[in-house]
Amino acid sequence: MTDEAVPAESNSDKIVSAAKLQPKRLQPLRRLLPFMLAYPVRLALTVLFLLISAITSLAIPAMLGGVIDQGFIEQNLDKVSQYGLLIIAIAAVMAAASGSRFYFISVIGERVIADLRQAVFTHLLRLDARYFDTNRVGELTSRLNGDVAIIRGAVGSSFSLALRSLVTIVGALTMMILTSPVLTLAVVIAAPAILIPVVAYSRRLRGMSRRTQDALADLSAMATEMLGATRTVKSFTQENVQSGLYQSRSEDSYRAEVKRLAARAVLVGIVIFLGTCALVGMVWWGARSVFEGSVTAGQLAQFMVYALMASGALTNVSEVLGTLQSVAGSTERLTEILDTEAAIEDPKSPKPLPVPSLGTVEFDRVSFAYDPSATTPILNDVSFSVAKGETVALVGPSGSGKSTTLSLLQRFYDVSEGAIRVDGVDLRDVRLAELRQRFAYVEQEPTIFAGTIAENIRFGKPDASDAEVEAAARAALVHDFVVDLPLGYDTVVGERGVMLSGGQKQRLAIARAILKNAPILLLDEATSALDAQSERLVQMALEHLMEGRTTLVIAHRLATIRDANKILVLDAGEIIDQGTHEELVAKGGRYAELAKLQFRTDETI
Ligand SMILES: Nc1ncnc2c1ncn2[C@@H]1O[C@H](COP(=O)(O)OP(=O)(O)OP(=O)(O)O)[C@@H](O)[C@H]1O
Repeated sequence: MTDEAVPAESNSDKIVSAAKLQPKRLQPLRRLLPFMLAYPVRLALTVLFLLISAITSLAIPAMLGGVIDQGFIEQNLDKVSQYGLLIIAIAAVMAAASGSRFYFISVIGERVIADLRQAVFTHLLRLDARYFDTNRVGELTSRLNGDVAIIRGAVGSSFSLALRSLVTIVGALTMMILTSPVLTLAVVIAAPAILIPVVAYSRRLRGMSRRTQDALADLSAMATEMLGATRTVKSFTQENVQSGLYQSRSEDSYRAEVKRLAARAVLVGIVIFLGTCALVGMVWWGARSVFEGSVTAGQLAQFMVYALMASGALTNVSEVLGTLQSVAGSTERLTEILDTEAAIEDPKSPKPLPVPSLGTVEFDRVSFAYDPSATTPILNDVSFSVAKGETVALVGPSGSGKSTTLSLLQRFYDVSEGAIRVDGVDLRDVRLAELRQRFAYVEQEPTIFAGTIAENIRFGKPDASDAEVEAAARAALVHDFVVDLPLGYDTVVGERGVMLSGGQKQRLAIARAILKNAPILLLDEATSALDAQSERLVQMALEHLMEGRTTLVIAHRLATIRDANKILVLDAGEIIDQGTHEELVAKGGRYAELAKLQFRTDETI
C-alpha cells in the first residue's frame, strides 16, 4: 500500500492545484508570449515534435490490443514478434521526438528567461530616483531573482507538459471512444463522483497553504535583515533575543505546515479510496462486457491503458495549471516593473551642451519638494550661480537641503518651480547622459563595487587604458597603497569595499572622479573624521581633483570653507546668507554660530 501512496499523494497535490485555479489569474502569462514568439523556428519545431511524440505514444496501446487478441489468445508467437518489432520501431520514433521536444521547449524557456531578466534589469536602471525612494531594493532584487526563478522553473517544463497532456487527453479519449463507446460513457459518468468531493475538500487546503507561505516569507525576511546586520546584532548583544524570535516564527511556520499536512493526509486517503473503487468498477464493467462479447480482451486492455493515459494526463494538466498560476503571479510582478515609466527621461528634442564646457551652474528661483503634495517645500526659491573654476561651498544644518541641491543638479529629480542651468542650458532640455557626463560626483560615503581596484577606478570610463588608470590613481594617492597589495590593481576589494579603510575608499572614489575628467565637480565631504595622516592624503587628492574645475561642495571642513570663493548658507531650504568665510564671520549671526558647531577644525589644531 505504501508503494501506491506515493503516486496517490502526488495526484492529490495535482488535484489540489487544479482546485486553486482561477482562469482570469492566468492572463498575465500573455505577456510572456512576445518573448516566446521572438523564436518562431524553435517554437514550430517544438510543436512538430510534440505532435509526433503524442501520436506515436497513442499508437502503442493499439498495438497492445493486437498482441493480446491475435497473439496471446490465439497463441500465435509470430504475431507477438511482429507486433513487438512494430512497437519497438514506434517507440524509437517516439523517443527521438520526445527528446527533441524536451530540448527545444527547454531552450526556448531558457531564452525567454534570459531575455526577460535582461529587460527588467535594463529597465530598472533607467527608472528615476523617486521610484527607488518608494520601492525597497530588497524587494526589487527578490523579484529579479525569485520571480525569474519561478518562471524559469516552469516555463520550459510546464508548457511542454501542458501541451503534451492536452494532446494526450484528446487523443486518448478519441481512442477510448473508438475502442468502446459504452465503456467511455461509463467512465465519463463516474469521473465526477471522484472529482467533486476531492475538489470540495481541497478548497480548504488552499487557505492553509497560503498561511504557510506567509509564515515562511516572514521568516526569510527576518533572516535577510539580521544576516545583513550581524555587526549591529553582535554589538548590541542581541544574538539570543533574535535567535529566539526566529525560533518562535519558525515554530509558527512549522505548526501551520503540520496542520496543512494533516489535512492533506485526509485528502490522500480520500483519493486512494475513491481511485481504487473506480478501478474496481471499471474492471468489473469491462469484464462483464468481455463476457457478453461486446468487447474483446485485447480491446479491454487497450481501453484501460488509454483510460490510464487520459487520467494521468488530466492530473498533469491540473498540476501544470497550478504551477502556471504562480508563474502568472511572478510574470505580473515583473511586467509591473516593465510597465513603470521613468518620470525623468531624455527630452523629445534635446539641446546640445556647449563644447568645450563653460563650467557654469545656475539655480534660478528653484523650489522643490520630494512629495509633490507637501505644503512646505524642501528647497524654497533658491537662486545662485557658480562661474567657471569657482569653488562654492554649501553649508547648513542637517536636513537643510544640501544633498538635495546636488541631486537636483544631476537631475535625479525635477524641480517643482524655477530652473537649473548647466553651461547655460536648462537641464530638462539636455540628454541625461550628456548632462551627467559634465559632473564628477564624489559621495560622502563612496560606493565601492565588489570588483578589483582597477575596475572600481574605471567605473565611469570602462575603456580607460592601464596607464590612464594608474595616472588617476597616482593623482588620488591611491597608487601608493595599491603597490603594496599582493595583486596590485587586480586586488578584489570585497563587497562595499570592506577590505579598504575609510580614507582609502575616499581616495579610490576620487581616482574614479579624476579619470572621468568632468568639468564640474560635485563633492559631498565626509563628516566622519579620518586620522590626521589619512585626512591629509584625502585633502591632497581632492586638491588634484579640484584643479581647474568648477566645484560645488557640501562642506564640513574649515579648510574647504576658507578656500571657497563663495559660501551659501542654507537653512530649512532657503539661502539665508552668502559670501566668503571672512565676510560671513565678520557679520556674526547664524553662520558664525554654525561654523563653531559644525565645521571640523582638526587641520587647524
Ligand atoms: N529621498 C527623499 N525622499 C523624501 N524626503 C527626503 C529625501 N531625501 C531627503 N529628504 C528630506 O529632505 C530634507 C533635506 O534633506 P537633505 O538630504 O537635502 O539635507 P542635507 O542638508 O543634505 O542634510 P545632511 O547634512 O544631514 O545630509 C530633509 O528633511 C530630508 O528628510
